[in-house]
Amino acid sequence: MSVPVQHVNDAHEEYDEEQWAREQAERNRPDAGWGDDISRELCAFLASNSSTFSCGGTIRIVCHLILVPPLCRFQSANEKRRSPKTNKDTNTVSGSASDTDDSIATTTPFALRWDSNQDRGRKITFPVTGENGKVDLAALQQDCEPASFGYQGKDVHDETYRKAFKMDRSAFSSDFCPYELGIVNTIAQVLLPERMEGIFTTGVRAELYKLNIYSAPSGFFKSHVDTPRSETQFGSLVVSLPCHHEGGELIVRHAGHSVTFDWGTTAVAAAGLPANSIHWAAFYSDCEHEVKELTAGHRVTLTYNLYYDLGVGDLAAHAPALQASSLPLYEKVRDALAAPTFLPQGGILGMFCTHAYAHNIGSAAAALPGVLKGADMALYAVFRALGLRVDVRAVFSRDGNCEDEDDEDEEDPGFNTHVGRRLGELVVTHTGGSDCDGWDRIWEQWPNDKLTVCWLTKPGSDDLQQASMVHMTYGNNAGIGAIYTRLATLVCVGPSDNRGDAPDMPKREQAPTLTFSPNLPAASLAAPVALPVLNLTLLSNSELTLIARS
Ligand SMILES: O=C(O)CCC(=O)C(=O)O
Ligand SMILES: [Fe+2]
Repeated sequence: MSVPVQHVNDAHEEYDEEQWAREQAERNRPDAGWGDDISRELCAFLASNSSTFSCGGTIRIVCHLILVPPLCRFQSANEKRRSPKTNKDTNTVSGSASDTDDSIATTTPFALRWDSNQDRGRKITFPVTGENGKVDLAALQQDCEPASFGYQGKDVHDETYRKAFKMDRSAFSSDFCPYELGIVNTIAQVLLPERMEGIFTTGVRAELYKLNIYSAPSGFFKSHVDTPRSETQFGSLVVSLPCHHEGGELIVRHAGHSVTFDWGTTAVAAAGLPANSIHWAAFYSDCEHEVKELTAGHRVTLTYNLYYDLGVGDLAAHAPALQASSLPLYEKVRDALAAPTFLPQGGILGMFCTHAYAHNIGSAAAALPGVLKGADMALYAVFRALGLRVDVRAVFSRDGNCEDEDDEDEEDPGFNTHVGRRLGELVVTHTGGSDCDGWDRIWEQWPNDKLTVCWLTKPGSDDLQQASMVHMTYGNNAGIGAIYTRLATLVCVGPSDNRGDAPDMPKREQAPTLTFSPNLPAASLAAPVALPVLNLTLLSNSELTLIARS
């Protein structure tokens, strides 16, 4: 198994977690594996939430690349996984990586081209080898400028703080791509905060920042924290290009812990990693880090700013890259809306979602409509692109195959659908009714509007339903019933002479996270769970937002 060349130093004395770990150890029997220093240290480290402030990896360079489909790569990497070895002399964790070890990502040599001060343009190939390589590297360094650093909002050049050369991204280009090599996806999986500014984050954007060269003797960068370029930046990525050097360790610190990435030729060999490889490290923006002094050669790096982004599954509502008019559905809907015979008086169009979404679970519902998939996403995007008001709602349709408990409604005989005002909640009510009585009272407990919806699709399989309200039933025996709803896309369409002048659909409200009805003690929330007739799987998910009403 390939493990980044790194040393982990823990300095956790000042943390409460240490105290907690000690107490845990005392409480547990020594024969249960507790009470020893290593368990205690591990325990404190995990409790400090610092186990993933940085990550890194290695990419081997081979002359001829055999392309392996990603799934096969995953399988073979797992099959061939070996136990890491600990090198007692260097205190590093390493894996052995022979040329056939496909648990290490692989790429072919790559080029970097730049605007030269001497010629019109020059090129260097990585790995840098031989005399020609040395000449190219010297030329690259000559075309770089002394590197500055940000201090109190200004760019400062001070060789007692940073001694390096840099080239701005506009002056060079390369066929090295951190996306292609899986680096960006790996960072997304390991480092990406689940939420920033209350928004769910599912993707990472790596923006190339600079090329840096640290050279022996005495190239270094003292301890610092990178300046975030925007509110969405969450970290930095450093990629070390294959070029002989010694020293220049990158040390990243966070909350009393530190990780050292040593990409020098000797350290890489000692760790059993292939020579002439690409190494990378990524870390959070609030991590202090430094580059130790170079003792030999040149350390050439590319630095990237890491931003959180919307990834696959979160694009529907904000997909500037998707042109809705490219979807086959677009023209069909546009033509329908242009036809005077289509909904001449206007109305609310409804289409049941065809994929399952946990629309009664707070956190999952909060991601809607952003996480709509397939046809559901296409519909949403097309109607929005055509300028209509669109929303996704939990619905109980009397035209669908939902149980038809309700008879005529005297006040609103045309209505065919209960449209929930909120998503992400499960109402639990003590209100009940019998087969033919009390349904109005029950429905009042679930905030909804009775609307007339022109359904364009059928409800689909029962699996797409979810309980939105649990209520009492009365009859010969008291029991518990549930109202199941489906998620649907609803679109407000104006009359044929002015499609924009759409009928009102009450706006969706924010679901409260937890509501207790004033006369319902908190403990009674547990009551429905205890009742034998209730489908327990329905309530056992702790994420469900229970809205208790009496
Ligand atoms: O080259 C490195 O390892 C880190 C460089 C760095 O910290 C920076 O450019 O801000
Ligand atoms: Fe930095």
